[in-house]
Amino acid sequence: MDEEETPEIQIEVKNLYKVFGSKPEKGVQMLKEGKKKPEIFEKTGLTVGLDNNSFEVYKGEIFVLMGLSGCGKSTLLRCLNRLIEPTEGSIIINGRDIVGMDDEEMRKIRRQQLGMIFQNFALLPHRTIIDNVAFGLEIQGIDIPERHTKAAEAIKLVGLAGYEESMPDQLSGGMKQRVGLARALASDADILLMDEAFSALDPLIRRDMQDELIDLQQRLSKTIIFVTHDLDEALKVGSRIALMKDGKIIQIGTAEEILMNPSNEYVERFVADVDMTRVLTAQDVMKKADPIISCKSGPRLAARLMKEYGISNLFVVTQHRILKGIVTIDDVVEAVKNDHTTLEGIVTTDVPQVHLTTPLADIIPMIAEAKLPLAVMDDDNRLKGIIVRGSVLSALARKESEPIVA
Ligand SMILES: Nc1ncnc2c1ncn2[C@@H]1O[C@H](COP(=O)(O)OP(=O)(O)OP(=O)(O)O)[C@@H](O)[C@H]1O
Repeated sequence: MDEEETPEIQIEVKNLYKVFGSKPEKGVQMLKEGKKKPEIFEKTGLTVGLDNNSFEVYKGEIFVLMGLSGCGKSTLLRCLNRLIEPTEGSIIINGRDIVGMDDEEMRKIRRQQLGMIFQNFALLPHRTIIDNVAFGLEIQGIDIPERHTKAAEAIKLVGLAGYEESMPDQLSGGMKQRVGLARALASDADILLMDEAFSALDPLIRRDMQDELIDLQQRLSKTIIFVTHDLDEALKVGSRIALMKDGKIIQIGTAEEILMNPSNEYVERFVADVDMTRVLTAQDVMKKADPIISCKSGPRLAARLMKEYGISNLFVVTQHRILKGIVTIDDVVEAVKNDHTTLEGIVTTDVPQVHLTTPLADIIPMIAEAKLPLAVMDDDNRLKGIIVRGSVLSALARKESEPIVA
């Protein structure tokens, strides 16, 4: 796999608590003493919203908060822009703790850094689309020409060019949600908070919007915190997913990490019905292509490597790991017998290939038919790993796949 870059932290949440009701500090105290949400409610009438959560959100990722109804997703999201006041803890955004900031300063941060997109669109019914999109900019005191230019750009980005002068009630649900998205994009905020933003949409439109969001995020590099109770949606859009229960994040990881290594039985049950073949990709199931051989080497070295490693096929590459093809043991033995000095003439170039991101669902039929291992390629056509039948089976058995260092 490529070298991991250290991600830049955009939001850091430390020991965040939220308890609803009067004298909430009492609830926090009880949580610290190890009492649980139902017991605290029973004894005090206080409702635990968030129970000691600490996590980081990286710049440019889609960080999903997921869990069943009432687990605290919306509370956590709303604490991030202090639409809900945390009871205790800190929330550091772009290096500054927003807990304790005065109202004036907080409003400024909300306007400039935090865009919010709601499920119910929250559009102003008597304003045109462009004025809806420009609304946040208007509040910031930006003049009409500039805000209309920015709003028109955002409208174009979400695919609604031509609808600038329409009214909200002339638009379908999916289009309204695009307006909500455009509004958040127009504000230049580098963080978008999305609360069940697609949950009210028809399934097909919802899928389109998910694709659009992933695409926009890749183009604009916004940091997005996305709340959903839908596991498929979380797995699809999330760079990382935080799974919550009773006000607490119980696991954070990529879709693959959560599916392959659920941290406890609750997570395991939560993800039990997921179709792994749609989530795992070639890079999750491949193994290191080792050994490989340079196209400049001869059949004797090939024969020795194949014997040493007990393999009957060997991948042949250039010095930059560009795939040339594969040689089989029979051809190599024949070439040695005939005193050939190069592999020329015995390299089979017709090797089945997949990309690092090819889903397992597409790989399984290929592996069933293929006589040779599959070559896993990156964008530059370099060999990154290989897939044999066994690696697919062990991944599906949810065993840890081998570490990959191609
Ligand atoms: N204003 C409030 N007053 C009292 N309790 C609240 C308030 N808001 C939320 N809660 C409680 O906090 C807990 C977390 O609620 P929250 O709305 O954050 O959950 P959620 O995971 O977003 O659920 P849903 O998907 O149903 O919106 C729940 O027990 C809820 O009843």
